[in-house]
Amino acid sequence: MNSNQDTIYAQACEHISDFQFDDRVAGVFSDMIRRSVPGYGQIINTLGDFADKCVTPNSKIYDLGCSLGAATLSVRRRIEGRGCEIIAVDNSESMVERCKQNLSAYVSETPVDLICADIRDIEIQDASMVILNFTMQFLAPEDRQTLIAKIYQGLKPGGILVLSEKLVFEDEPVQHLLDELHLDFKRANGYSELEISQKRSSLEHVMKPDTLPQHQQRLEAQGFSHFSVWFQCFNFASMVAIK
Ligand SMILES: C[S@@+](CC[C@H](N)C(=O)[O-])C[C@H]1O[C@@H](n2cnc3c(N)ncnc32)[C@H](O)[C@@H]1O
Ligand SMILES: O=C(O)C(=O)C[C@]1(C(=O)O)C=C[C@@H](O)C=C1
Repeated sequence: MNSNQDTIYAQACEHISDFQFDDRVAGVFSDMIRRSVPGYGQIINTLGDFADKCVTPNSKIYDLGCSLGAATLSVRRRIEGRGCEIIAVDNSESMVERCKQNLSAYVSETPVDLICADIRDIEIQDASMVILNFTMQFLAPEDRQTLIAKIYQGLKPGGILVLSEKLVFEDEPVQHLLDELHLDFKRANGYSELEISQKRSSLEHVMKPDTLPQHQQRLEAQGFSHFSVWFQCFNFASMVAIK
């Protein structure tokens, strides 16, 4: 996977435009997400462990908002020989183009159907695993329940949804403390105060994180009766829900 350094917000801009997964972001995304999301590498690796345990023969795996294909690659190498198909979806052409190249760099007998589309428009069926790795936070809040409903309906009994998201907290001191620790993580990874504040402005209208209780309620309202947070570092968490 490419390792171009993210310097997108390094120069002062007069007007900060809304964050987009365009060609510039796609070109540095691997570096950006690793330096921005604590635990990202561990979450990607562990998606493979979940797949090994939960993916059933001849079922489908959906990677929704697949970006450069990191989650798909982690899962694919753990499910060879099971007759499965992975459906990887992203609506950024630049991401999909690069994802295609990344996937083709490894030999595999598991087909990946890589689709450039809005995840709100695709069908989900016969799934034993659905992955939303830091994608739902970019969907309009009013569209999230419908997406979860579609995922629930498309999962086989015993199938899993792995949902990773940035979180916000109703408790103000907790929000402040975990946010500060996240900013320190970014500083330690070489981002300047300017980069941090300009990126924050660009994400403000685009990325709308929920609280953990909001996630849990949304999943339970849909019928998921087994739910746990399996990873959390500061204000980033990954959850698993079992049908
Ligand atoms: C933070 S990235 C996801 C990272 C990726 N899952 C990973 O693990 O490396 C969010 C991705 O979701 C995609 N995305 C956002 N909204 C989408 C939508 N409505 N339909 C399809 N893809 C979407 C973006 O283009 C972007 O590539
Ligand atoms: O919250 C931040 O500061 C982030 O940069 C987070 C985040 C994410 O959670 O997806 C936002 C945009 C990029 O995709 C990479 C990381």
